[in-house]
This record gives sequence, C-alpha cells and structure tokens, in this order.
Amino acid sequence: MAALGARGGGLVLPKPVTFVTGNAKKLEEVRAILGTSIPFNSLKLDLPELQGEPEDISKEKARLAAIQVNGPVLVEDTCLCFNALKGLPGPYVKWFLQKIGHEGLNNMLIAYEDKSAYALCSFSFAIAPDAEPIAFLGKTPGKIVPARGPNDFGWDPIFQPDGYEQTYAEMSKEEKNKISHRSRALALVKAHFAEAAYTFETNSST
Ligand SMILES: O=c1[nH]c(=O)c2ncn([C@@H]3O[C@H](COP(=O)(O)OP(=O)(O)OP(=O)(O)O)[C@@H](O)[C@H]3O)c2[nH]1
Ligand SMILES: [Mg+2]
Repeated sequence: MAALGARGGGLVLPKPVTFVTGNAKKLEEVRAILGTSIPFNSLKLDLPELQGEPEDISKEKARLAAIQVNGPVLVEDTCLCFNALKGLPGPYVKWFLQKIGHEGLNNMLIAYEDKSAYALCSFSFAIAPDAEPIAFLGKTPGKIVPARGPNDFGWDPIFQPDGYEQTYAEMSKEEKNKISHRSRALALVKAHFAEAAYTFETNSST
C-alpha cells in the first residue's frame, strides 16, 4: 500500500474510506446520516466477530476489514443492552434475535420490572491494516416493549427510545436517524474527520 502522507495540514489517505458491513439496512442508515460529509465506498462482507466488549469487537472488525481492503476502513458493531441483564444480550443480540425473535427478547425480561435498555453503536476507523483503529461510541437509552411497527430492520419494533411514544420502527427514518445510537456515533466520526482534515489520493483505483 502507498505510504500515508500529509498535505495542507491533513493526512493524505491512499484510497477513499470503505464502509464494510454485511448488513444492507446499516448501510442505508449510514448513507442517509453521513450524506456527503464523508465520501465512502461500501463493501458487503460479513466479518468474523470477536467475543468481548463492544469497543474491542468493533476495533477487531476494523483490523480484519483493513487487511481485506488494504486501505482505510470504517466498520461498526451494534449492541442492544438490557439493564436488568447487566448489558446482555449486548453484542450477541443478532443471534438472540435470529433464534428467539422479538417475543423471546421481551420474554427474557418477564422476571424483571426493569425493562430499560440502551442501543449502542461502536464505529471503528482504521486508516491502514497496520494502524491502531479508533473507536467512536453512540448510545440511545430506551425500553423494551412488545413489537410495534414495520418489521424491516432487526429489533427496531421492540425498542422505544426515552422521551418517545413510538418505537424505532414506528418512527420515520429521518426521525430515527436524528436520535439513534448510530447517528450519535457518526457525529463523533464526522467530528474526527473534520478535525483530522483527511484528504484522499485521487489517482488510485478502489
Ligand atoms: O432494529 C435494529 N436497529 C438498528 O439500528 C440496528 N443496528 C443493528 N441491528 C441489528 O443488531 C444486530 C447487530 O449485529 P452486528 O452489529 O454484528 O450487525 P450485522 O452482523 O448485521 O452487520 P455487520 O457486522 O456485518 O456490520 C444485527 O442483528 C443487526 O441487524 C439493528 N437492529
Ligand atoms: Mg455482524
């Protein structure tokens, strides 16, 4: 890979950023939230995921993604954390959702009065395969409710953010994107890009 250089105060990256995800709905939201603020390509790849803390899982995904892409990458890992269960299912919510669905996730809280939860998004950006990834975390508090609204994205129908009468699924996409865990994490990503003032080599193919 071409060496990283500096130009006009900002680091020159040899390629545009690639957002790596196997999840088309995530990509749709990231596109809507970022708009043209950070130009990026996308690559559909379901990366293996380490077990552990959300930030470490996302950083490890970024390391693997940067090796695959051989250039700058952005990845994210999303958790749905139940306070009564000390943060579980957390990063494992994908598998819980696949196996037990919305009703099963609600049933996990039957024994507890506390239905509060939070959605947590951990983006990681790695500028190169050998660079230490930087993580950006966004969190939205809410509660777990019986499913309401369209069932087109994961656990959106059972998550009702604090201060709202609607679940994520019942909100318009614009409204969800204003307050979501994903948009809060991406606000930090945007601030980092603005501060770092990265520029990109324009003569490299992607
Ligand atoms: O209702 C939802 N609203 C959201 O805003 C949201 N973001 C992610 N998810 C789901 O939560 C699990 C995360 O797992 P996850 O981060 O490993 O994602 P993934 O494996 O689908 O994609 P990726 O890892 O390739 O990027 C997966 O089941 C996702 O479908 C969401 N569900
Ligand atoms: Mg995944």
